[in-house]
Amino acid sequence: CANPILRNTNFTSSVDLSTSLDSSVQTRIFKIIVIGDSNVGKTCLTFRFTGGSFPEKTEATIGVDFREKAVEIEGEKIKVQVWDTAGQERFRKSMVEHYYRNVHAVVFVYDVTKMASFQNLKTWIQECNGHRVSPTVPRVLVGNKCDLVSHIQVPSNTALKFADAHNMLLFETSAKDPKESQNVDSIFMCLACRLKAQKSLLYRDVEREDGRVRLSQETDVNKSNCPC
Ligand SMILES: Nc1nc2c(ncn2[C@@H]2O[C@H](COP(=O)(O)OP(=O)(O)OP(=O)(O)O)[C@@H](O)[C@H]2O)c(=O)[nH]1
Ligand SMILES: [Mg+2]
Repeated sequence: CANPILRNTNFTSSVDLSTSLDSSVQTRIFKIIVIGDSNVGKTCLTFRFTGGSFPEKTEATIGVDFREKAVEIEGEKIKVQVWDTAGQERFRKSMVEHYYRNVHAVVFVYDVTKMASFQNLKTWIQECNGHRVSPTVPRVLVGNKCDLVSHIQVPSNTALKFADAHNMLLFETSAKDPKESQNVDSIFMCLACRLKAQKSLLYRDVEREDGRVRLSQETDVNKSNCPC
């Protein structure tokens, strides 16, 4: 691997995309990045979606961990490739360009028990915009750690206003609470569903780079028929 801090800790399936591309050229891969302050629970959320459980112990993500989950939407098999990014500046600075390159959707995460993580969303959105991510790339907002009911600092209506102002859907959930697992799944499934509806997201300019695959995209949100 050319970059020593690009780690692959895929839990559910092989992430050898060059192999999967050869054997199944028709499988679309949706790259979804998960962004936000350190400690908000990005790793736990992505683990919950791809692995179906809450990790007992996590360490600060270094660079990126990417995980995949194969899903089926309206009869089409799709690979959701989730990029669990590092929240700490020192662990992410050399990777930022990779995060945003050819991204299909963005998940912004804050911690409902930590107001600073909500206030910092502005900075994360600025970073995203600064990397020429098209406004047609769907974005969602996730307030995590809702199980810590007595510690909530970010009121739902404040978060909702912010989400509306930035044209994002809001999910308030918990990676920890097993009763919320469907809600966590729906974050990623909703995005996959929207991306699937963007019929022009095709297999163009497939390139290989460091063993990974890049897909370029043309999008037309007006054609979206996503139920959410
Ligand atoms: N109570 C509760 N704790 C959570 C939840 N999600 C994550 N945590 C805890 O929050 C801490 C940080 O979780 P991570 O998923 O590692 O945070 P991160 O956003 O990936 O952090 P970086 O990798 O440094 O960017 C860990 O101690 C988790 O156990 C949740 O939904 N509820
Ligand atoms: Mg992490």
